[in-house]
Amino acid sequence: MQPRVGHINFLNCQPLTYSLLQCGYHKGISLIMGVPSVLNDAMEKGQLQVSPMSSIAFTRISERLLMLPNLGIVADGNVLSIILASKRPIDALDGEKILLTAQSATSHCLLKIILRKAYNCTPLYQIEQLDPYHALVGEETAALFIGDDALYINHNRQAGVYYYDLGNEWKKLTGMPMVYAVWAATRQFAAAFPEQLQTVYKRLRGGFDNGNAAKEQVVDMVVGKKAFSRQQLLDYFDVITYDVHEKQLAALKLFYTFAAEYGLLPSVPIVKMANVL
Ligand SMILES: C=C(OC1C=C(C(=O)O)C=C[C@H]1O)C(=O)O
Repeated sequence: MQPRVGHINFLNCQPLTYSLLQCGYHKGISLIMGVPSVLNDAMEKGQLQVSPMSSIAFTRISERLLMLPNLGIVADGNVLSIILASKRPIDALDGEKILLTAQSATSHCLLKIILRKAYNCTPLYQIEQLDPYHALVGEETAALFIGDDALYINHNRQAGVYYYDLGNEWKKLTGMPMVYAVWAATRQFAAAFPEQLQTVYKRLRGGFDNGNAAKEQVVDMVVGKKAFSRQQLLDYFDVITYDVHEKQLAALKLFYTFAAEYGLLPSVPIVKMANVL
């Protein structure tokens, strides 16, 4: 049996995509590509054995999961691809309608925390499939984008629109990096196939390291196919990191604590790590 392993089909995972698709790191793995919310759902339904998950989505079924050590989607300050575009300044959003991209989970929660804690705003939220090429055309006051769509919006700004990078907002609020996604394995899979889990982990961790050591080739894979210049892509791959050590775990715990405080999750989960190192 080949384990079913989720993979985020955004540029934020391109160093791993490069290793999986061009360097043979996918061997023995059945790859399932998707946007974060789809992979979160697939994990919840037990359709995948290992997958990246929105860090907030991990908590919803954490009793069925193990977190993989030293693996996450992290940025310390500006992340460039979690962007609130708004017709009004961020401190004037109380009671206003904000659209949230249906691709996400973590950023929804992050935005709610930032608006309440830093700006004392409680808007009305609505989850939707958003089109980055036609942002803010409706009656909404603001819209939240993630991933490649957010990166596009960030690099193609419209006059009269305010843009806020939630990584920067989180850093201003807490002084911490932000862990947007983590990798999880089901406890069932880890118990039944510990060696396979170890192999998958080595491919994922090694895949990121291999991609990070070959950034020019990683960029070559996408330049001309996506609406970003070579330099924009190189800059982005410097901003997103994949290491999760003590500091990032403390930042994650703080995020969970704030989320619990605002009723966005029932309580701060006890995170159990997989034994794969
Ligand atoms: C930095 C990002 O990190 C992510 C944001 C996620 C979320 O908001 O749920 C989930 C996975 C990552 O894709 C991004 O998508 O831009």
